[in-house]
Amino acid sequence: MTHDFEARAAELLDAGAHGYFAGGAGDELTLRDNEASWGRVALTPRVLVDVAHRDTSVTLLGRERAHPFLVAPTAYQLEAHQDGETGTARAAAATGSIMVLSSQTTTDPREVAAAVGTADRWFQLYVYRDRGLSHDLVAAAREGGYEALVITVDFPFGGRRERTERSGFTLSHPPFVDGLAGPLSLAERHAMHDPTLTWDDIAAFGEASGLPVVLKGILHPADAARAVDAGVAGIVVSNHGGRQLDTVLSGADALGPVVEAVDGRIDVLVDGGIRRGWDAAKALALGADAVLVGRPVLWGLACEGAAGAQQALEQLVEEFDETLGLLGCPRARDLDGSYVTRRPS
Ligand SMILES: Cc1cc2nc3c(=O)[nH]c(=O)nc-3n(C[C@H](O)[C@H](O)[C@H](O)COP(=O)(O)O)c2cc1C
Ligand SMILES: CC(C)CC(=O)C(=O)O
Repeated sequence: MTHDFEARAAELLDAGAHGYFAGGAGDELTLRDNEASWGRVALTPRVLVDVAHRDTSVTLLGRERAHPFLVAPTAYQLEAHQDGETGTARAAAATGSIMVLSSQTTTDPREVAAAVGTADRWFQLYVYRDRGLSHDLVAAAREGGYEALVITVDFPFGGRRERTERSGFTLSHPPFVDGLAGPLSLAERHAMHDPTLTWDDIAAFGEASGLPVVLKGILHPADAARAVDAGVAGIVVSNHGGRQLDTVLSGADALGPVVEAVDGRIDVLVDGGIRRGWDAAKALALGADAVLVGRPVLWGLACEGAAGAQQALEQLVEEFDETLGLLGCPRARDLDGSYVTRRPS
């Protein structure tokens, strides 16, 4: 069970690594609200619908996918377990989930790719002050056959992460970029990010990579509309797992207005606090095309390596399938606003 993994990971990991993975920014109000806000959306089932056969598939970036779950990009996975990013990629491949590999991977993107053959994989890009470094990452991703570039746009610099500061977390496995940039402290790592990044820079990375671009970290409907104008293939409605600016809107609460602004013109994904299959059903009912899951996969990885990450993903997919049945909506593609309502407070 994913909640069991979460509790066990807290015991297994040393305090520094656990604080880094679990923590959020500031007083962690947004971190907590990410989970709580899915609870404020109530499901409204229909009955006497034939749900003997259910279809969890969705279409994303023009391709049919078995279900709507992606593995969110999370840094430093070798700090969670020796299986690291390769283990997560194997878990994603075994469950038909798209793995999004972080720019701060502790395993070479090409090595991760080689472990999973033709399985779907996307690459998350941080744009660094040293643009050459980011272009080198893109080149490694291209060599590794990654199919989309997820550019994270909510990280001009690191948020105020007091848990991580207090614990004095240090890395024992050098990230892949260190081979390109040299060894750095966590604070120096945050300072690598380019705070001058603007809309004008996005197209260059799309063109240089030849890959479809997805912008990750959008909360405002006006930015969502701007992303459509910028010609990207999709956006991820995200507050970075509550790790950047505390008290910002949760993904669940930001989603509706963003979906309205995008009006079906590009794909909309959402993350933050998705812990159960029914949370994903709510996201799709509110207009998302797919969801990303961060910490639940990390907890599975920390406890049991690739097998644990796989179990976490399998549980989410199973719960999603059951939700379609109990909701009286056997096809994921048919989920719409009629299946959800705001829970009366
Ligand atoms: C430990 C950790 C590391 C992360 N590293 C990255 C990263 O390297 N790049 C990125 O775009 N997002 C990163 N994120 C944010 C996730 O991709 C995602 O937005 C968030 O974790 C989703 O929320 P959830 O953990 O509640 O599912 C990280 C999140 C966590 C918890
Ligand atoms: C090193 C960080 C930039 C990785 C990250 O995105 C995070 O910790 O949230």
